[in-house]
Amino acid sequence: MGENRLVYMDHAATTFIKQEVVETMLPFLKDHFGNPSSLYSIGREGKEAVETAREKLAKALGASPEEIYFTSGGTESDNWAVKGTAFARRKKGKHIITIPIEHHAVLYPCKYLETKGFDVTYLPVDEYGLVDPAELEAAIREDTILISVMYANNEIGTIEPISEIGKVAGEHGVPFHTDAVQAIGNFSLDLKGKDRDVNMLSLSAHKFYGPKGIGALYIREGTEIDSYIHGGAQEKRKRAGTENVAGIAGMGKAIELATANIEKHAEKIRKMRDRLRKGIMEIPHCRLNGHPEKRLPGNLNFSFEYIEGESLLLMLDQMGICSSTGSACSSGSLDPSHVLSAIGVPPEIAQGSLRLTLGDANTEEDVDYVLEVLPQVVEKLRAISPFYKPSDVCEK
Ligand SMILES: Cc1ncc(COP(=O)(O)O)c(C=O)c1O
Ligand code: FES
Repeated sequence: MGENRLVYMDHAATTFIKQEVVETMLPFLKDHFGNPSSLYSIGREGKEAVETAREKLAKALGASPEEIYFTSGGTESDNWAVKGTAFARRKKGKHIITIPIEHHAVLYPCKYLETKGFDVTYLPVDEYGLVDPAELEAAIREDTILISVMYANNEIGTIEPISEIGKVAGEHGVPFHTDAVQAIGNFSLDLKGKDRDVNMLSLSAHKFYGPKGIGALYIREGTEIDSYIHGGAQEKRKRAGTENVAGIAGMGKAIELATANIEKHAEKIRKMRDRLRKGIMEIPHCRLNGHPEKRLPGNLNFSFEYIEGESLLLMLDQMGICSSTGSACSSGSLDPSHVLSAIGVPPEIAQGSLRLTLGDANTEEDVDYVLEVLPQVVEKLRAISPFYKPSDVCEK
């Protein structure tokens, strides 16, 4: 069992690139290599590809093409939204509200801004990772210049009440940024409709079957924000640098595919995920982290008591299962996940966490395989744990 099999259950870390996306990108890596700012035809072809992709993104988000700015990915988009807004609005105030379970691409810019005289409230979330919009409203001050709350969490999958948060922000005239990196392809967004209170939104192509190193920031018209990268006149002088034409073209195709059949796609993933969840919950001393229902369709995050997550991960890898203990970017760190700490998971239990994120690479056979392998691996690791007594009571 095992050796030749590959079960990829880490779609929250990154996704494979769809064939249609690769095909859309290839001409711009080969023949159409011109600089989109050049006036001759191979440059114009690049420019056209960039603008076509911008239109596709706008259509998928319910935005106008002029409100889409290409970046190098989710991290840059988050940095730009947070720092760009803070610096543009510093005369109006110095207070920012965010939550402690944000991705580090939001949290660390906030920490940096604290060193520059800004004041940041890290609004506590509940045991599932949810923000209470009433508490958020109570935290708004006269000098609040930005609210940044993610659409859905990358580790525990919890979906935040974005409409309510946006409404509160809008009523108080505070710009609202949301990191929607994990949400695209799982939810329909409508920035002119139900999501009209969002002022800025980050996305990243490699989470929806597009290439890595390309993303976008949606900036609602009229939002006060400083330019982020200074140099050439690209992206209306707001984000300088020769465009990543192939990446942009690929992202355009990827978002078109990701939003074509959103409901059907999410339902298929959710069904597989729920069967996996049910089977895993039968393992003793296992608890689900994150909200039981308000979670991303592909996300599962468990803590297995008496086990060390890294060992679990390595043993699963030997069996051909790709998973993670938390976020991919923090996997080199031995600190317990900041997300699990913030929702009150004790450090010794957080150590035994496993994130499985399902997506288009998975089949029902993959679920069967994980359900066959995981209980055995957990049992093996517990058998060598000095702390484990099989008679212990199971905590669900
Ligand atoms: C919620 C969230 N925000 C931001 C990022 C960073 O995106 P990128 O890898 O494109 O820089 C990620 C990627 O893991 C993410 O999950
Ligand atoms: S890849 Fe998800 S946290 Fe970085």
